[in-house]
Parts: sequence; structure tokens; C-alpha cells
Amino acid sequence: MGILIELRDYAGDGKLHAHILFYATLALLSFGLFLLLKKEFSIHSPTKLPIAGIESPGYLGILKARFKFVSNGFNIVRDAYHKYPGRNFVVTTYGCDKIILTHAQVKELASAPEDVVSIQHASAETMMIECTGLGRFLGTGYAEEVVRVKLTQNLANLKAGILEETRFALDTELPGCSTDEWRSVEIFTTILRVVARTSSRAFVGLPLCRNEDWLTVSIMFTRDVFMTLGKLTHVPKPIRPLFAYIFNSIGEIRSHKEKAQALLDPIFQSRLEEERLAEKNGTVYQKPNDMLQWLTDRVDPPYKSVESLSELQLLIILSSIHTMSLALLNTIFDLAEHQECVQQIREEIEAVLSANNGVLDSAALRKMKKTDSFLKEALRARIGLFSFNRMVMKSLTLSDGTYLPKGVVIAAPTSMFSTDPDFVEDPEKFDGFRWYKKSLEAEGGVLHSNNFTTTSPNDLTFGHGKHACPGRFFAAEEMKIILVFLLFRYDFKYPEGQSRPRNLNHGEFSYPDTTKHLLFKKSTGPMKFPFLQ
Ligand code: HEM
Repeated sequence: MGILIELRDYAGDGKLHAHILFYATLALLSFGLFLLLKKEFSIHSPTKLPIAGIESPGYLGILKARFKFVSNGFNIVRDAYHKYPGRNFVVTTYGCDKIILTHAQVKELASAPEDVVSIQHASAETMMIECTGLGRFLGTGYAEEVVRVKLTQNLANLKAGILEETRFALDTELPGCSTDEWRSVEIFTTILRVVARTSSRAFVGLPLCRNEDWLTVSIMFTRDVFMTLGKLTHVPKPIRPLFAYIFNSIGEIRSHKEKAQALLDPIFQSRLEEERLAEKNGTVYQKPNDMLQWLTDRVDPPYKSVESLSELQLLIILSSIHTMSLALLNTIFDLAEHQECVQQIREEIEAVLSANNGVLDSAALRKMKKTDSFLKEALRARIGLFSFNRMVMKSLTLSDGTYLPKGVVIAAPTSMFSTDPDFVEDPEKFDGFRWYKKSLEAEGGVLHSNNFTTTSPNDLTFGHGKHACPGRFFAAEEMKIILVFLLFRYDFKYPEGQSRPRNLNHGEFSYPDTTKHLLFKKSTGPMKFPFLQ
């Protein structure tokens, strides 16, 4: 009515056309926004599955559920898991809605191809690539392939460097530890820097792995990506890209990319130059054996630039350094709590290394079954609410009749499976040697089924199937090496009156308390094995 009155008032006036244009644009924008909100709102309606977490109807109900998920996600999913046993349900997470799979469905979809259920498109959704710009390599598979093939194949070749770097990292990050006085250590910061250093040795080699600016980028990139995602989560999805653009939400991400590029550029250029010279002189160019080189060799010509290669490095860092550091922090907290296991683990490591002439190689690491079991138990139900996140790329009906429409995100409730007595005996109890004992009990030679790196539909610490974490063999070796050093060079315990802190849940993440301190002291007695010195 208002518009009609204004139209009448302005009729015959030159302003009429401008007004018509203004209101028409406004109407179109509102209609567009309505369609976008409706699309976001209606994503799970075709499935007719029960919805967990939404308490009031309409788009506002969804927004409220998103906020609530951040503080209460674990309880929402736990309640629904018990309310709908063995059935699917939809949960409104802060980022997007997810259809929660059953154990049998994870098994069925484990080997499904990317054009049916896609891990990359699910990550694109989680990483909000339309805002963060982190989707440049979507569909190329470069990082996944180089980690799965080259990194894993080169574990033995990288060992000497990683041992040297672990020694150097601990000397640098834990200075002034003596044999007679306990020293309070900010354990997460220490571990994060040790992991950043040792991983960088494998990723970019010397001397960059000891460059403080590189270490800062390696550590801060992941932190700032997740901070950015956290901020954007509160913005309705349809207007997120515009919001991110106006408020420069990805300023920090961009700045880390630029710094990484500036640091890698001289190395990249000198490698190109050496290769060119060798070709000119008819000599053989000895390529460095690190991630930077494997990526350079693998990418297609349009990506053979320092800009692309440094971004790929950052994406690998994003999947690895914080995940390994948090996993180690969980393990160290559990070791400090279960001193009765520490002595047994030390004895096993000592026996394995003595039988291997004091050499810490991959074969010796594989024989450290008690360490392996402890790591697996320390991460059980501690990596977060979901794993096996996939986007459905074409509508499909599973063998049990469940309909999954194109475009929905599916996920396995990993922390529910790993605390479900149907899958894990006495799940509430922490038993560091649970998996070691199971291996001993196993008959018929199924000894590997309880290894730290083994995945199964209900053992999803590293995901499962075609896209199970390709870096898990590297992670297992690097974490075991750091633990061997920690266990043989130091004693550690909680300050008086403290014990294992509870993990903190935030949205779908679960992490150990990164603010806690532990007390450290240098072990007395001789260092038995030369690599430790
Ligand atoms: C304790 C440490 C780690 C944990 C708990 C972990 C966990 C995971 C999980 C749960 C997935 C998803 C798998 C799925 O959905 O099936 C994944 C994927 C991935 N991880 Fe890890 N990860 C760890 C260390 C690493 C390391 C050290 C690297 C690299 C050096 C790495 C690189 C990747 C990559 C590239 C993917 C994507 C795989 C794909 O898209 O096919 N991760 N990781």
C-alpha cells in the first residue's frame, strides 16, 4: 500500500522510474534471500529422518540449534544415538546439517567412489571454501596422494632426520631441565613446537625447519583457519561470503599464505636453478627428499608455482601438526595419570631396542606393541564427535532402504561408537593395554586388527575406507619417536593435587586442556641408546 501511495505521489515526476527500479531490486533481493534460506532450511526434509537439536520451528529454530550445538553438541548427539538405536537421524551442527550413519552404513560406504560420496566436498563445506578460498585444489587429490604414497614410502629414509630433529627440538624447547628439580612446563606449547619442528624436517627439510618465521606460520595457520571458521559460523550461510569480503575475515589466512610463499620462494627458485644447471651440464640433479620436492614433482604444470606449492604445504600442515600435537597431549596426560603403564612401556621399548642393536628404525617402532596400544586407547573417543564426513554427490538408496539425497553431508558418530559396549568392552574404563591384550588373545593370525593405525567401521580415529587418513603411518612413527625420547630422557607428573584433566568439548571438537602445566625432570641414569644423546 505504501509503495502504491508513493507511486501515485511521484506519478508524472521524473523520480518514478528510479523508485520502481529501487523497489523492484529490493523485491528481487528479498526473494533471492528467501530462496537461499529456504534451500538451507529444507536440506534434510526429503530424508524424513528424525532431527536432533531443533526445538522450535522455522529458520530461527535452526539458527538457535546451531548456537546450541557449539556448547552442547556431544549431549545432543549422545541423546539421539540412544533414542534412535541403530537408526539414522539428522543433527543441525553449527556449520551444516549432517545425517548420522549407522555402523553398517559406514561399512557399506567405505569404498564408495568420490563421485558417489565425497570427502573433498564435505571438507569444502566444513572449510567454508566460498569464504576462506581454501578450495583451490578441490578434486586434484595432490596432497592426499603425496602423503599416502611418497610420505609413507619414505618413512625409513626420513628416520635419521626426524631423530636428529626430535633431539634438537627437545633440547631447544625444554632447556634447563635438571635431574634434581621438577620444572613446570606449559606442555601443549612445548609439544606443538616439537611436532612443528619434526614435521617440518620431513615437509621442507633443513634449514627452513629451524626458521622461527616458518615455525610460526606452521603453527598459526591452523589456529587462524579455525578461528575464522568459528567467527563465520555465526553468520547465516547465504550471506557468509559477502560478510567475509566486507569484514576481511580471511585477512590472517591470506597473510600466512603470503609469508609461507615468501619463505619457500628462495628454496623453490634455487632448486629450479640447480635442476636447470644439471640439465645444462649433463649431470644428474640429486633431488632433495622432502614433501616440497614430492609436491613439485606431482602437480600438473598450472600448479608448478611457489604460490600453489606453498598453499599445498599449508593444507598438509592443516591436517597434521595440530592433530598430532593434540593426540600427543592426550597421550602424555594419560601417561602422567597411569604411571603403572609407564614402567611397562619403558621396559618393552628397552627390550625392543636392545634386540635391535640400539637402533630406532621402523621395524623396532612396529614392535612397540604396548606404546601402540596406549596411543590407540588415549585417542579412543577423544578425537571429536564425528569422523567419515562425506557429501552425497548423487542421490542414492542404501541396501537397508535408507534414502540419501544429493547434497547432504553424512558422518559417523565416532565418539558414540567408541564408547558403545556393543563395540568396546567396558568402554568407560581407560585401559592402556586394552588393544595389546586383544592382539595377544586374537586367534587365527588376526594380530594387526588392533593396531593404532588400523581402521574399521567402528574404529574411526583415522576415518575409514578409501579416504582413511593417509598420514596415519607417518603420524604413528613420529608420535612414537617423540614418546620414546620423552620416556627415556625425562620423568613427568602432575603438580601436587592435580590429575588427568577432562577433555573439553566444543561443537564437534574434543580436545585436551591446552592450558595445563606438567612437572618435568631429567631422568637419572645413563642414556642407554646413542640416538637419545
Ligand atoms: C594423530 C594424528 C592424525 C589424526 C587423528 C588424523 C585423522 C584424520 C581423519 C579422521 C581423517 C578423515 C578420514 C576419513 O574421513 O575417512 C583424516 C584425513 C586426512 N589426513 Fe589425517 N590425521 C592425523 C595425522 C595426519 C598427518 C600427520 C597427515 C599428513 C602428513 C594427515 C593428512 C591427512 C589428509 C591429507 C587427509 C585427507 C584424506 C583424503 O581426503 O583422502 N593426517 N585424518
